[in-house]
Amino acid sequence: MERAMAAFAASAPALPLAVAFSGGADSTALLLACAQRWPGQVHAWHIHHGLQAAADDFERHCVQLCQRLGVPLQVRRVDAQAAAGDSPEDAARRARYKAFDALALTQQARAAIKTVVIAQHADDQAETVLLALSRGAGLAGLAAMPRRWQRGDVVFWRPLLDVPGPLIRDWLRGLGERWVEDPSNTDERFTRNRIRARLLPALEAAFPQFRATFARSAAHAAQAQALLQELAAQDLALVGLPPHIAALQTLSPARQTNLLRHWLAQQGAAASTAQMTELLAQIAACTTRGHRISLKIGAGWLQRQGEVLAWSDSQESPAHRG
Ligand SMILES: Nc1ncnc2c1ncn2[C@@H]1O[C@H](COP(=O)(O)OP(=O)(O)OP(=O)(O)O)[C@@H](O)[C@H]1O
Repeated sequence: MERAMAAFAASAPALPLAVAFSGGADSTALLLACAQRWPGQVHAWHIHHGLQAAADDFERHCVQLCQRLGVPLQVRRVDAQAAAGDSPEDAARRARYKAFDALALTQQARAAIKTVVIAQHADDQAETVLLALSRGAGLAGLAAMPRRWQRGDVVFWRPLLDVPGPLIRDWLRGLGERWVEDPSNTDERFTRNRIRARLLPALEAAFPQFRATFARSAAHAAQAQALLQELAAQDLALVGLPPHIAALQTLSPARQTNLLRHWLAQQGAAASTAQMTELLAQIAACTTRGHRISLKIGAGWLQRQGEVLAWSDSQESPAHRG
């Protein structure tokens, strides 16, 4: 803990900062460590997820600890209903970041907060890598969680990303501090919880260094992904916006895929592996004026429009439109 906090302090985060404080072990530890290091400069933000029965216990713990530490606490209520096919955890995470954005806006004016710290640790990072593998993710997924990122004016940090989870709990126990256990963390219907309960103990036994080595692989993936983004931006400048089909055809299939994923992401769309394979085949086959392209990609449609590709987020097949 001390080493991680010293490394974070050495990166000179803008103060005052806000701790994303759930009331669980990790963010309780992060709040205590920050309040100790930067007295009077620390705020806490708690998002009350209306869905969980335990949400009131979390809030109570947050209020009590913040009172004891003299840390100003902002509580924001969100209603994170998961849409069909969406995991409740993902819905809660999205609602949380929206709430952080809103808090950042209101709190920036009042308290000038430009730094938010989140308490994910080395076990969370290893779980994220395994979760990405379990979904067949590409480099962007394998890159897992960044240590630092920016949203608008606010810089988010994960200062505990190198600290093993069990060490954080030992540190809290050593201080005689308590936390609230999230009952949904043991629900093995969620893949992440199965990874935590079954795979991490097996990895601990087989490769005790797994946290550090997985983190290194994630960092390699993040670096490679950054290069792919740069290449995609350069290639996109080359083939034009929207992408010119003849120019696309001069690129290798791997570069076409990279460019098309980048361009589609800008439109808010993501192609499955099968859709991308089909799209590449269609582009290769597009050698005559009359060759049509009309493919379902993500929640919309990708079509040939003269010399270029066009994406529309309409649910309806272009063939059925007038
Ligand atoms: N309800 C919340 N309010 C504020 N911040 C939250 C909330 N839930 C999660 N966070 C932040 O996001 C981080 C990751 O959340 P996640 O749900 O993965 O872990 P967690 O088990 O809640 O962690 P912790 O042990 O800190 O509770 C937390 O460590 C915390 O910093």
